[in-house]
Amino acid sequence: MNHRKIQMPREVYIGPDVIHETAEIFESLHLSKKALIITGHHTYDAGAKYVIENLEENDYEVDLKIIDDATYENVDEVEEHIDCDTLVVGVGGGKVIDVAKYASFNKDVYFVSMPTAASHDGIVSPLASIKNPNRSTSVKANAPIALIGDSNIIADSPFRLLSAGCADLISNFTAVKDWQLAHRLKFVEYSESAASLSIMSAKLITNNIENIKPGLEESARIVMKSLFSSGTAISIAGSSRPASGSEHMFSHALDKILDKPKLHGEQCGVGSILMMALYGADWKFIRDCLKAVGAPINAKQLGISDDDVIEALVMANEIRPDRYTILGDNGISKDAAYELAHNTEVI
Ligand SMILES: NC(=O)C1=CN([C@@H]2O[C@H](COP(=O)(O)OP(=O)(O)OC[C@H]3O[C@@H](n4cnc5c(N)ncnc54)[C@H](OP(=O)(O)O)[C@@H]3O)[C@@H](O)[C@H]2O)C=CC1
Ligand SMILES: O=C(CO)COP(=O)(O)O
Ligand SMILES: [Zn+2]
Repeated sequence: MNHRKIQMPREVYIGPDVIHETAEIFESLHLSKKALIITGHHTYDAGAKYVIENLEENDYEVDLKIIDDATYENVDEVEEHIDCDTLVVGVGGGKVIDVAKYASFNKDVYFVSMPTAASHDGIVSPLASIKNPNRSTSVKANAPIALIGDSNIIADSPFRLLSAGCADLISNFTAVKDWQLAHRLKFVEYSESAASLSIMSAKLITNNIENIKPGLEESARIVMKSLFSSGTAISIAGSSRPASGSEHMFSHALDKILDKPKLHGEQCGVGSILMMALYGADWKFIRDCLKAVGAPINAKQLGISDDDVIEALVMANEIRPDRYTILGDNGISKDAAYELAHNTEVI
């Protein structure tokens, strides 16, 4: 095959109280009336219980599975609840969405993405990040058949989650730089439209920074729309390249080092300050934007040690040897990592 399939959701709903229209939306899409809801302990209360209430009122058969992490064990358990006529509905943060996305892909059934937080750009992407001790980067799955993002629920979620989503988007600036570098040096496949969409998604945040505030439905809507377009850039590229470069490798390295990793977007944001400085480009702009959306800008705010930063920087290029970035083929030495982190006031 010499053409690439671009997967997109068929319908996208982002707006206040849209969660209470779940059954109506499913019916308009002619989806199965047998729904499996995947959710988390907090997101059951934040969103899933309203989805269940709405579906049961409309005569749906509803099964529920609560998960605590995006592991292969949890994917296997979820798959045991899926028949050929099950509609899988992920109501929660990134881990819940990824487990629902991957299990539905393995069982070849439809999946609906219902994020309860605007914390990451996997809400519509055809990729899932399922963790095991050897791998934390994303794997191929299917895009959701529909995205239903209730901006009131997202506005009511902890502000830290919205900040993390903004940081995941701001990190697109370094991801695209890495992609362009890899295209120039290694002739990796590059898509101008995916790269432009990724940068536009980040700019939707940085050009609207004064509108990102806690508890505001409008802020939640802006971030959701940006995450949607960033996820679409991933779909167009057929890889996470437009939204994941060396700064994400730094975050994946932290996932390995830390017993309890911090929020994905927060780690990527700090990584983006460091990698922008490695490019000799305007890292203070990245830092100012992160600060303005309330995301961490240094090790202390991230809640990790200076040594964790150095170790993650040195380990980063080993995370994904097939993805060329500013870290080059051999990565960065410990002394250079210290200089970089010190000069950018990350440590
Ligand atoms: N597939 C892809 O393309 C991408 C995947 N990712 C992946 O997504 C994950 C990160 O997602 P992220 O959302 O940051 O992390 P989590 O899914 O771990 O969510 C963080 C926390 O927020 C809670 N939460 C979510 N919504 C609400 C709410 N409305 N009210 C109260 N608490 C809430 C969750 O609750 P609970 O305990 O109930 O789950 C959880 O405790 C990573 O694993 C990352 O690799 C990131 C980017 C792209
Ligand atoms: O987090 C992502 C995009 O924001 C997905 O990236 P990875 O492919 O690095 O897991
Ligand atoms: Zn990310």
